[in-house]
Amino acid sequence: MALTRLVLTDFRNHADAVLTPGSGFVVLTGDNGAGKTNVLEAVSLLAPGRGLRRAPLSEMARQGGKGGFGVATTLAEGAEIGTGTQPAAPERRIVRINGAAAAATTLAEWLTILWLTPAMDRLFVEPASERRRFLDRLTLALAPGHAHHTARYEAAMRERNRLLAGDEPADPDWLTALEARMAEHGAAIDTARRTAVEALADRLAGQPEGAFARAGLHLDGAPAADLAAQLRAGRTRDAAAGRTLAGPHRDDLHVTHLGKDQPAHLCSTGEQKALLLGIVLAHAELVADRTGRAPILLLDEVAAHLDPSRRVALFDRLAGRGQVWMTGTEAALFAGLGQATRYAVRDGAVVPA
Ligand SMILES: Nc1ncnc2c1ncn2[C@@H]1O[C@H](COP(=O)(O)OP(=O)(O)OP(=O)(O)O)[C@@H](O)[C@H]1O
Repeated sequence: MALTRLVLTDFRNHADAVLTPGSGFVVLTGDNGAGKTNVLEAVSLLAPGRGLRRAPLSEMARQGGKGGFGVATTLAEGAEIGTGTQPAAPERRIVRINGAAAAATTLAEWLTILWLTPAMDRLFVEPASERRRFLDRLTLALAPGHAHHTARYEAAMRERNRLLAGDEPADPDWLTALEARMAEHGAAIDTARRTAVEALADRLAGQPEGAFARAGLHLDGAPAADLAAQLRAGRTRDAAAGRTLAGPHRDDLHVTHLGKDQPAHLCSTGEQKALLLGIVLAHAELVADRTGRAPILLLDEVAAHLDPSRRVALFDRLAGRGQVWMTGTEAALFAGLGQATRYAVRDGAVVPA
């Protein structure tokens, strides 16, 4: 799985950038603020969801541009995928696959994209919602239908919360229908997450101690059995709380450092980064083995934060394992990489280096 061409139009500080990456390493170097992360963010929008910054779409359209933005790509397999917005509807995401309009959730059938950014350094100490999002990306790579189930589940839950918060008593039949929908999609979410966590935990446990810490993984949350009944029984409580207090949207991914037998949130900052990188690398390998297609990896400023021996270990481990996009302020960081497509990014211009 690889992008062979990427065109950014009015995306953040890129007015018109065209990249033609190879199928292996893609390196973007440039000064702070040049637009490197913006390129990775554009690639991340080729997956379901809001991309690696989770920013509002209207923020992504270039200031001084025409109002909308476009990110278009050609896959190695030949498919054409595009996403973006129109000036008249800056918060409405448009997705086109081979020329036809498509739902963003279907992007998962074409591309698996995983990312690691400096903003994720504190994933283990952040609220559970951040880890759930991370878990859902890991799960999506193994179960492309997962995005559909999470989108449906969340839509039904939003509607239920709205009904329960209304001044008028909510229609009980409508609530029952929404709760049945949440139970149906909730069960699919639960199964997909548990299957993904189990497979990844097994893989991590079976790996030798190496340059990156091994994580133990556990899904914290009640199995979604009887969710419809739980929701029905919890209507008064949820109305008082103003939100739904049971269901897979409350799950958490519990991570431990296997070598130290310690919860991840108690580990040092460097250990937490190493754990996260270890999870992402093991996951990418698992996905490649399971699906026969290595995911696209976006590693923002990851190389710069590793000591030289770990950097070499990272490059060795990723070589020949699909398209891996990496950023850094200095080209020298990537000198040991061997074959790569290299770009210099300067004030929104992306030029071959
Ligand atoms: N909608 C927008 N229109 C124009 N420019 C934007 C827009 N959104 C962000 N930018 C600009 O993009 C730049 C940041 O780009 P980016 O985060 O990709 O930098 P970077 O090369 O990754 O830098 P660093 O090395 O500091 O992480 C900033 O200068 C910011 O002002």
